[in-house]
Amino acid sequence: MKTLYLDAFSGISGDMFIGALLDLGVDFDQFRAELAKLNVDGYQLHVERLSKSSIYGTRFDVQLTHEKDHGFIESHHDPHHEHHHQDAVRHLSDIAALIAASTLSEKIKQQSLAVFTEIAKAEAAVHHMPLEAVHFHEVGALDSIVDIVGCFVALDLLKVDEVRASELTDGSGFIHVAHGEMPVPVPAVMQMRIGTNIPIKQRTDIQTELITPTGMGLVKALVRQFGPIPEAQILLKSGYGFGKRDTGAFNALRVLLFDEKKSMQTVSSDQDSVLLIEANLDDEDGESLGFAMDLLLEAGAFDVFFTPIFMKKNRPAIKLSVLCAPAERDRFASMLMKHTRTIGVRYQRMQRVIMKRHFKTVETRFGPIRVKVASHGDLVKQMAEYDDCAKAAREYGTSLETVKQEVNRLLNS
Ligand SMILES: O=C([S-])c1cc(C(=O)S)c[n+]([C@@H]2O[C@H](COP(=O)(O)O)[C@@H](O)[C@H]2O)c1
Ligand code: NI
Repeated sequence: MKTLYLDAFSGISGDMFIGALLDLGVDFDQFRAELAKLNVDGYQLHVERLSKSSIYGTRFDVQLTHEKDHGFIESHHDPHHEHHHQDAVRHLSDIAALIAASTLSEKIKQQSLAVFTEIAKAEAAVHHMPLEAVHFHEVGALDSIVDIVGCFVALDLLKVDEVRASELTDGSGFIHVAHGEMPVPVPAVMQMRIGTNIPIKQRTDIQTELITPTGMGLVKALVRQFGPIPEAQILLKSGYGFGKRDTGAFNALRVLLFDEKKSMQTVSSDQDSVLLIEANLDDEDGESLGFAMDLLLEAGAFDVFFTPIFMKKNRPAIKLSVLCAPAERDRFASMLMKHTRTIGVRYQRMQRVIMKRHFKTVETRFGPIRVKVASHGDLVKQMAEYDDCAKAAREYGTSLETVKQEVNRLLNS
């Protein structure tokens, strides 16, 4: 289960988000090829790796064939504003049609449209106009379409399961857009915050915008949990996506990619509790059971197992048992109901006595192999990690047992 953490100490925009994801290692050619499924032209992607404060990161930019006009969405209802030229405009319905007509995956289509709808609703509320009347300048809209769809494409390529974030930092003061001055956080961002618990901290020493409406729309669609950097998960990579504004400070979005592989976590307590969620299934086919087990394990269940049982009406059946963290009850209960035919689940919290554990790496003639070290009082057990041993056995064309024996020999020497 992969978790992406957004460390938004300098706010967030669409460009910063994509830059950071590319910096994490999303393949740019694959990214470009996926985006091409949108079937729109008039833009070029620009990506550059550079350093700020001696920290390397990525700047991503959508360069439009026609110069971007101004602002994001404009209202024809604004009596003080004149259009300088007859730009074609795109309403939310046009953007929905464009996304629907693309060959992007259904998931990416839905996610992207949700963000556009969120932003359009905020603009409609701020500028006091019906949602259908909100319209996007054709060129400005293209920038946003690429940013929004691009974020979901990159997240999909990274196989991210869950997005978490720090509190978001914004600047203060005012910015100038076509309509005049706008207070920071800008009105669309403030509007999107209504009814949510999205935390926004303001830096009074930065007199400009750090959170754009696109950035806020993406956060609102993606992030379900705000808080500090995850402590217990394994950090795989970090990336930096630079912002365009000169804020006088380090203007980047930092993203951290974590793997919540429970078996690889350091455990420093000898007691914990787990939740056992179960369902008796008497009308499930084998393929669905296998598929559900795969999904539950991928989603971070500690274990998933089947027990053959006999139920009422002489029906042979299967009991599906899931062990997970107590806080994950709703997520796994929903998954059981979604991926099996059960119409309810039962659960119980269980206390466990467990050995404290940490990992160390042993350098062997088959390469580095991680070893789990478990202890309880005077008792110490050391176990070579199966995944590492299996990988080494394949690479060196030897048996699993030979690799394990080599690790044990080194541990005991
Ligand atoms: O032009 C309009 S109406 C406009 C409205 C708002 C509101 O908050 S309302 C904000 N902006 C600013 O335009 C740029 C573009 O935003 P993206 O999300 O497309 O990057 C940004 O500075 C907004 O704050 C314009
Ligand atoms: Ni606006």
